[in-house]
Amino acid sequence: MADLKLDQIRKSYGAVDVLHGIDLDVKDGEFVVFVGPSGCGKSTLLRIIAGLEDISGGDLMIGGDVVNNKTPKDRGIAMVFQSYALYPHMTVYKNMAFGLKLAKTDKAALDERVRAAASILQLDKLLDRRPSELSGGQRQRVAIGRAIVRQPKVFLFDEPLSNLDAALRVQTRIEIAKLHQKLKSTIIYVTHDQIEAMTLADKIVVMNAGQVEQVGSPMTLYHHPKTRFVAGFIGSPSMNFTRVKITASAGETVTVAMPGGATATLPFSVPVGDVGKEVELGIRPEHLELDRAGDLPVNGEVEVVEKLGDSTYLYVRLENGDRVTLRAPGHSRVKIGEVVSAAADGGAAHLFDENGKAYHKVNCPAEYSAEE
Ligand SMILES: Nc1ncnc2c1ncn2[C@@H]1O[C@H](COP(=O)(O)OP(=O)(O)OP(=O)(O)O)[C@@H](O)[C@H]1O
Repeated sequence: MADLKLDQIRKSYGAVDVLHGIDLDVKDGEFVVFVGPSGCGKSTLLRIIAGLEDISGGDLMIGGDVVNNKTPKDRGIAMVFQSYALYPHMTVYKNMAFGLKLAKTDKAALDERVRAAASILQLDKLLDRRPSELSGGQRQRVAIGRAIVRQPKVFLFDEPLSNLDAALRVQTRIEIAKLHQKLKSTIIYVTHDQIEAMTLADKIVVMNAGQVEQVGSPMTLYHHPKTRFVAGFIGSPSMNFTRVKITASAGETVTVAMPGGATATLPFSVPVGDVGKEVELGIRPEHLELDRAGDLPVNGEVEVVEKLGDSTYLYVRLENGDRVTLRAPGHSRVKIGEVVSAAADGGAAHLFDENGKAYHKVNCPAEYSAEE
């Protein structure tokens, strides 16, 4: 079994605390992706799991055994780095076989494993080349192949695609997804890329300043962020936020005063004690639709237009100076300087208290929910 359990994992460098007690369960065969802003501790946590960094506190268990003091090679883990870390003077075959040779693996078994991995990764015809004779994507496949031949219990990937150009990223991302389907191995993957996280993960771990902010399926994080931080981090372009004042709470609805003075009644359960408080309202760009009425109307002047082909992003300055992003259809003809109006359903909104914690949305409509 290759399940992992992290129990109150802490890491300090001298007096600097970097990880503040991480709890996490990873099931056998699960694809888990770590995301979070630069410096939040993603790579440190991955390196701790790999055994490349000492643990300052807490326990790390793999397959039920505490492995805190085990060396990297005794943990049954293989790591694939952003930099590939291939030996330049060795052929693809030798690069892939190197770890097995060191482990004194029988020659026939070694050959079989290298050729099987090469076949999975379509490297069969490149086995005699050196890394300098390969493209970036091919080099990354060799790095993955080197991990596969070791038949690890767990694969760790540290931003494996970030050195590739856009087209190769997509192609290699799809290969990694297929690899996971085929090998059914446990994978832990660090990335900055929203699309990689959303498309590859069974479970995303959002980290913030050395702590876990929320763990959930991509759709759960997207539709039901527990905090303002997660709401702002997941989704691209980011969710729009504006400050509103709670003016009334009636069990399953809350009334808020919008920046321009208009009021909106929204399906949230808010404690009566919070009436009078200033809180934050969030709405995703794709939920603001041009030229229609709705619970949450906005009007403003278009400052920037970004045409992506399938959709167009409009960056709009509202009368009160707030800025919102809207997603319009790809064929939209809206121009810079034009005044536009748009609206969203109240059911699409998110509401966060003064500590950034999400209020509970009542009877969340299916189109804004992660329920299948
Ligand atoms: N060897 C070290 N000594 C001191 N501080 C360190 C060391 N390694 C990392 N840190 C600090 O630990 C924090 C977490 O770093 P880490 O590399 O894990 O972040 P990250 O989330 O992977 O960031 P990025 O997305 O930029 O790669 C950072 O503040 C970093 O400066």
